[in-house]
Amino acid sequence: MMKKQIEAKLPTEWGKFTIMAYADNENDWMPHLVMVSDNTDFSKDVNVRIHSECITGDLFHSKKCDCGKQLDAAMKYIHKYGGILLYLRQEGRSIGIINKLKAYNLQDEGMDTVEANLKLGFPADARDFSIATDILTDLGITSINLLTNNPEKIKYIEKSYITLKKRIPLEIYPNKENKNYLKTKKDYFGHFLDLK
Ligand SMILES: Nc1nc2c(ncn2[C@@H]2O[C@H](COP(=O)(O)OP(=O)(O)OP(=O)(O)O)[C@@H](O)[C@H]2O)c(=O)[nH]1
Ligand SMILES: [Zn+2]
Repeated sequence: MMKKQIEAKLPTEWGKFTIMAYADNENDWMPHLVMVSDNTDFSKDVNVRIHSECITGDLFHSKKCDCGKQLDAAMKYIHKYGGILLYLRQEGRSIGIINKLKAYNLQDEGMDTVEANLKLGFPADARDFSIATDILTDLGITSINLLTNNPEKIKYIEKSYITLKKRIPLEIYPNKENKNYLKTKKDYFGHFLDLK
């Protein structure tokens, strides 16, 4: 059973947060992480960002996706208005970093992000968002505003026991390298993106 193993105060460049680690046991080296802004009011609808790990984007500022910029924008929003960010260990939409890099090579041969996943024998998106609702429930959160452009996340929350009050868009201005990636998100996954 996944549970909170530890929490600690974490001052960051965005502001003051508490970081929590969720895992089945304390020897887990890849726990899901939760960043709670110090100004969060748990008696109101809580602003929530569900972020899937993307080492290439979050850490190395890859231009192939919008993850790093979304992480930064979400942390700024959450610091300003209060809220929490769930950092879920779902690298590459849960196919792992090695398979994601295999997919990148296929993309360099002309496949889009979905075709590459399917070619490798994976679903377009292998993520299980029940991890997110389990953590929210453990934190006693019953009503949220969700920062996302992803209709799947919205559908998932709406069928859970957590109330979705509103969606907060998290659109990043496209660059040359991620333009096609974002177009596939819009066309295939139905993400709410303007892409102007
Ligand atoms: N398999 C695969 N995963 C990718 C690729 N590019 C980014 N990812 C992963 O996709 C995840 C981010 O998911 P997205 O669908 O971009 O965004 P989202 O978080 O579901 O939607 P938003 O809430 O609107 O941001 C991260 O785990 C990334 O590692 C890719 O080309 N292939
Ligand atoms: Zn990414």
